[in-house]
Amino acid sequence: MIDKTFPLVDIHRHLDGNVRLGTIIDLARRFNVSLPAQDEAGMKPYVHVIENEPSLVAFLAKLDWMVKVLGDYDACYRVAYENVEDAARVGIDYTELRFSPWYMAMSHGLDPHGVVEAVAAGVAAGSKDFGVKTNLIGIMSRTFGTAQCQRELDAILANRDKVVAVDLAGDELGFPGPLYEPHFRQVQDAGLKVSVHAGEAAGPESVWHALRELGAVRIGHGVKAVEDPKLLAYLAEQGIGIESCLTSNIHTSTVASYEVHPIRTFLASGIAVSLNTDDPGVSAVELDYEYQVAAPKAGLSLEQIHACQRHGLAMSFLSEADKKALISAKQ
Ligand SMILES: O=c1[nH]cnc2c1ncn2[C@@H]1O[C@H](CO)[C@@H](O)[C@H]1O
Ligand SMILES: [Zn+2]
Repeated sequence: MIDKTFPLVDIHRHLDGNVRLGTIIDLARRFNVSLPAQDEAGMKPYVHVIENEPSLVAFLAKLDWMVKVLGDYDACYRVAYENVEDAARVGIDYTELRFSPWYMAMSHGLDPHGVVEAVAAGVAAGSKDFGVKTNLIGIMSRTFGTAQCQRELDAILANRDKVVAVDLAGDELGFPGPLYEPHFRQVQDAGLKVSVHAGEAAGPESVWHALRELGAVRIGHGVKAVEDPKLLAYLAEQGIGIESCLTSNIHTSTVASYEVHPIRTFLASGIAVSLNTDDPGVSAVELDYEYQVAAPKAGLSLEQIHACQRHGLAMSFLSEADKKALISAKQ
């Protein structure tokens, strides 16, 4: 299902949602973090989705063990480095890895500035060692409120040469977009791109707001856009890409089943849609599963799946020259 003659990209992938079970156990020992189980098999149900979670917030709690063990900057570096190794293993040519500096810093009192530096260094080393092209997206975790997001943004903007974009993630219903308008004005002023998690837990108004008030040029998930035909037309006209994460949407109970996922409607409306993993370490599936199992279950034809692969590169935050170079390298 993956077109091997074209670059494979994952542009919606949380590196702090992809920490290996073995790494969690190893780091927990090093930093004296007590875990509910001592081996990988025992930790699985606490970290992986076994049965679909009842809500986005319930799903997000599964990531907590991944950051509770981040006891120092070397741990952050390791997780970042291993993320690139994981991406290489599934044949990803280019990935935009996103992370929340405060979420990674908070359990052990780390400085979010140091976290950004460690993650950037780990990803750069991994990129070199494993031959995967990478860029970083800084996340503001909306769940911790406006003041904490400002401190998180300060750390991201202090390292603005290390990131290509800023995102807003976490509890979309409890912490809606309008709270973060002042933050995104600073992102725009810094000349960084914007992609926002919107229309996942909240409705189409959340997507409209992300586009009109937060400056989003891509939308993470965007599932609820299907409820608003005007929004579908707008996304298509303006060339706003949707970063679709099919399995994640099932695991968070955002969508009841693959079969009823709105991705077919998005494509039929002329919207650029890409296939992505979201949190591979929680969903316990990789990008090949999204292409080979999830997308066909969602009713996509081979041609549509290949179109999604092309959209992923087209809507990525790479320069046109970099996109061309990736394409030439595959042919
Ligand atoms: O699917 C998702 N929807 C919304 N927020 C998410 C999702 N996956 C992870 N995070 C959030 O991203 C930050 C870590 O990168 C955390 O805030 C986590 O809760
Ligand atoms: Zn996400």
